[in-house]
Amino acid sequence: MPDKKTIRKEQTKKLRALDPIVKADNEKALYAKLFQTSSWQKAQSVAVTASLPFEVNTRPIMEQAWQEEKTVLLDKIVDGQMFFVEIDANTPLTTGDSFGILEPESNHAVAKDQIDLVLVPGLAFSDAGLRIGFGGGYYDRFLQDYQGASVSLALPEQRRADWVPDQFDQVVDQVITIDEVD
Ligand SMILES: Nc1nc2c(c(=O)[nH]1)N(C=O)[C@@H](CNc1ccc(C(=O)N[C@@H](CCC(=O)O)C(=O)O)cc1)CN2
Ligand SMILES: Nc1ncnc2c1ncn2[C@@H]1O[C@H](COP(=O)(O)OP(=O)(O)OP(=O)(O)O)[C@@H](O)[C@H]1O
Repeated sequence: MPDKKTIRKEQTKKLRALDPIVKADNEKALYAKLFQTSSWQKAQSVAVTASLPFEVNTRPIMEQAWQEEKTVLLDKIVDGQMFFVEIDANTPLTTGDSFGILEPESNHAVAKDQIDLVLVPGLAFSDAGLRIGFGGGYYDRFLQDYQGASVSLALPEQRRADWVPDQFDQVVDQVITIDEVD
């Protein structure tokens, strides 16, 4: 089986090569499914990442959350620690040190127990909720003592399970996928 590093490379390449129209179509289907879940509907606060161009675009998710008067929280990494900061549509975002991911300037961390739903990013997801991210281990550490709901959105190209999980790998509660016809 390929190691995680190989999978990261393969997945990044695959995702970068997606046809933007097909990707946008698939994203729309994933959003629709997400907004129908009870985790979404029950959540008063939703924690997200600012997506990179090859990831599932998270902006429409933020917009929908604001429309439903949910609190949107965005991740930030300081000194190797990830935390979440409340943002609104006008909060200025700047690129941190990591891959040019946008982050809020504020370091005002929201307590973990105030987060109802976290949308967990990743490059690959198994149906069982195992994931491969960028390799920082941020979400493995975050999810370890997190009590709220966790959901990942997986494009068809992100679905695979051909790796050996590490002992510290955490699973997400739910991986949302698109119904595909073979
Ligand atoms: N959009 C998005 N935001 C996210 C994540 C994600 O997957 N997607 N993350 C999911 O966990 C966290 C960031 N994950 C990271 C994982 C590793 C490195 C990292 O190793 N950076 C190195 C090398 C950078 C490079 O090669 O360019 C460094 O900073 O030195 C950075 C961020 C939080 N924010
Ligand atoms: N609970 C933990 N405590 C300490 N270190 C951890 C823990 N979980 C993961 N790590 C460290 O994080 C590193 C990266 O883990 P992994 O390769 O699973 O990252 P990832 O899930 O792809 O990344 P991310 O969660 O940032 O998206 C591992 O090498 C491991 O040392």
